[in-house]
Amino acid sequence: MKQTPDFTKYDLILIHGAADREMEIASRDIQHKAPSLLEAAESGSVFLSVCAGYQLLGHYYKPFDGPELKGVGLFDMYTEGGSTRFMTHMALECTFEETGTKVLVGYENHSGRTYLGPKSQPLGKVLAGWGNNGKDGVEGAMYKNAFGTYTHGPVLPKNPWFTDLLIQRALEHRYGKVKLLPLDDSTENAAHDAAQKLAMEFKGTMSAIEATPWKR
Ligand SMILES: NC(=O)CC[C@H](N)C(=O)O
Repeated sequence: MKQTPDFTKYDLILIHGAADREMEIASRDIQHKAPSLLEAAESGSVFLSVCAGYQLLGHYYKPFDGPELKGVGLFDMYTEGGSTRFMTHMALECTFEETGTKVLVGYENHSGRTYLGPKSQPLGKVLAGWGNNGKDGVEGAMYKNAFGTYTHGPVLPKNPWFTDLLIQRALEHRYGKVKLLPLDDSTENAAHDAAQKLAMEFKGTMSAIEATPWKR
């Protein structure tokens, strides 16, 4: 707490999700880490931030009925909690130079509605699910090699193409251009395809339950 490593020395930084109570503590602590996190993002370190971690990399997260929690401002975006939770299987269409157009799958579970500003690009286009806010048809955010997303469920093993992209970019951050040798991804790809099928089956029948009330 109240300390920071030098994040520019890291090639791959993972920031996970959490409930609002933990986010309040993390929001205070992350202010000490913000300058180094911003420097690392500028230098091309790879970030994967999921759900609460994604929200805290924006300008702020305001829980439904709760106080505004300051973020890092790495992504040009803000998040405001709604009275319902978005919980469903999700599929996105993403395009990267290295991979071409691919489908990212996962499970979303959030009450926050995220709105991107002009300096953030979305991670993908929603094929099924709610995405950033249930309205604008996009999901996640990107800035340089920093990625934010609501897809947990879990995002890395179910999307081997995306995991490889993060590993490749992290290695390139340290060593320059690299090419990964192919591994047998058949089990992971079967999990991916099963998740994509579920997302498509749930499309249009998504449920949103009530948000948990704010309490300290
Ligand atoms: N699963 C999460 O990390 C979600 C937490 C988040 N604050 C929300 O929108 O509900």
